[in-house]
Amino acid sequence: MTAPRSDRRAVREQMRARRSALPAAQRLAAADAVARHVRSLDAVRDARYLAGYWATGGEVPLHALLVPAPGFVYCLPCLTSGNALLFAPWRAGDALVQNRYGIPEPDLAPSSCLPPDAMDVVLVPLLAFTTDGVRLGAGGGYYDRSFAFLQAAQRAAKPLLVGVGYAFQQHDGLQAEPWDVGLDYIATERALIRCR
Ligand SMILES: Nc1nc2c(c(=O)[nH]1)N(C=O)[C@@H](CNc1ccc(C(=O)N[C@@H](CCC(=O)O)C(=O)O)cc1)CN2
Ligand SMILES: Nc1ncnc2c1ncn2[C@@H]1O[C@H](COP(=O)(O)OP(=O)(O)OP(=O)(O)O)[C@@H](O)[C@H]1O
Repeated sequence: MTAPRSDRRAVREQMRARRSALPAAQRLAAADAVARHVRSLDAVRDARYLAGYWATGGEVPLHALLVPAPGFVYCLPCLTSGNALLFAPWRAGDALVQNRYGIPEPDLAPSSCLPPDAMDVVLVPLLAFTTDGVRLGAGGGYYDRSFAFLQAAQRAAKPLLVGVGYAFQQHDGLQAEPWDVGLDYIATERALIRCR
């Protein structure tokens, strides 16, 4: 069964509401489990640059990945004028500014940020997913635009895209749009799912 396109909006709203309503204890437990799953990936053990996100609106927090100090450079997404993403190295205590959605991002000039293809692993926030790697995001198309180069016939060797969310965000009816960039893995509090 496939959901019509108009359902994307309804699914976003429903998932947003459900995620915001989660008790803090459940979010923190999910954060620990997700960190364990993410750390178990060889690509994460070998990563030099790993992109996360600043969790908002009930997203799975990623702080547990930073303690103890990881072997990779942790980066956060920054919106560009072209509606794509650059990635800025960030450590606890570094300055942040709010982007147009009120999400904190590092206070760095674009010239100090790294392009998407410099990342080895990207932890991708999502609102809904299918186990074969279709992702419904916040609706701006930022991740799809930034990682469109992975759509080429011969998929680039990196970065590895790992969607992060709660198990309840699985929505099997989700239909891939032509521009959707597929996820390699999905980490939830319950499982590490290999998508392909
Ligand atoms: N923590 C976090 N950081 C992130 C993302 C994310 O999903 N989570 N992004 C992932 O791309 C990018 C920001 N993209 C965003 C895109 C849209 C909206 C948003 O709230 N849009 C509309 C509602 C859209 C709709 O429902 O149709 C709004 O302004 O209300 C927020 C962030 C980069 N940083
Ligand atoms: N590679 C691309 N080039 C140009 N426009 C794109 C590209 N990818 C996506 N878009 C545009 O972005 C819009 C939003 O796409 P979509 O609904 O899939 O966002 P999303 O993946 O949920 O959002 P986000 O990545 O911000 O979380 C679409 O209308 C689409 O036209």
